[in-house]
Amino acid sequence: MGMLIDGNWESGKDKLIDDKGRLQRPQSVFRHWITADGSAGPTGEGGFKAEPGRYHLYVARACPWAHRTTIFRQLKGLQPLIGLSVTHWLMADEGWTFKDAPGVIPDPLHGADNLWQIYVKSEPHYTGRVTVPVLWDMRTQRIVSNESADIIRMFNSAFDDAGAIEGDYYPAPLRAEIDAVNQRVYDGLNNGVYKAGFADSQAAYDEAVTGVFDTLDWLEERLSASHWLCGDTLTEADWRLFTTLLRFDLVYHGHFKCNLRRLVDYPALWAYTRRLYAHPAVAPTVDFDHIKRHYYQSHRHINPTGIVPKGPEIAFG
Ligand SMILES: N[C@@H](CCC(=O)N[C@@H](CS)C(=O)NCC(=O)O)C(=O)O
Repeated sequence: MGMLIDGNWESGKDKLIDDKGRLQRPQSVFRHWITADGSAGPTGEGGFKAEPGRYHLYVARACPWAHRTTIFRQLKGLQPLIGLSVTHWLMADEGWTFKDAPGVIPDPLHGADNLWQIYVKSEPHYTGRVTVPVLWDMRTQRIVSNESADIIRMFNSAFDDAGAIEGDYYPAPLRAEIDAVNQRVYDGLNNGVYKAGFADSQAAYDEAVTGVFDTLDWLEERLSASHWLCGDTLTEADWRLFTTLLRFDLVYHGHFKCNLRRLVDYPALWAYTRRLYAHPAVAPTVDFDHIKRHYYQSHRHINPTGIVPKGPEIAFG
């Protein structure tokens, strides 16, 4: 791993673990919003109007946070409006790169070799982590946002009069419920698996893994009684959960030691994951090879040999 310090890439820097061995995920830094008319969004500055061909999205197929954004790009039919680049699966000393490999889509705008170069183009003295996803504005030559939770909200509605297809995954009457579910799923599961996997002490791991399975148990109960997380309406909350569930048995169960139970051991959750997987927006966004290689080869402090396990065999389809 590494990070940018005053615009310079420094490999080996890792400030994510606190003195109790717990992962502390930093807040995203770029928090502007694309809006239909260019007015300011909930955070950041205005001036980012929804216009076809103006924005570009950088993702890693492995990353569950970035995966939300590519699903929303598909759901809303934004592929012709917003360009896409895909990094190499390996995140090592140089951070995310665009090294040539199957599934990689290079950077057409700057010909960047590394994702950090895009951060520096936006912010020459940037200090902080270089994460995916990144939403880039070609007009102002700046990063609009590197926060997936915000990017999916923009994609959900900002382009509705600029060529997006129909669909509202954050409908007003359900917002309070969606927000509450999101919070619990984020703390216990989306981020919980990372807290378990990156824990540097037994106590930190124990706490995190307990939270992971408490959350899965709670979700199993909820989904035994309802089709989607918020009743009969498929919402943002489902998609935010899905990208973690998809990776659960493949990497979190083994690599992150979340192994009390497997996802396939939860009948309602497993059926729900397969229902979401069957949605036509999903297939173009999934690369199992990138997912497995990324986790097992990038986190050498957890898996020093970098060996990628053959299994498990999972029938999503
Ligand atoms: N809050 C961010 C988190 C994104 C994130 O942590 N992405 C990971 C990949 S899964 C990353 O790029 N990590 C690189 C690093 O921390 O140096 C979001 O949801 O957009």
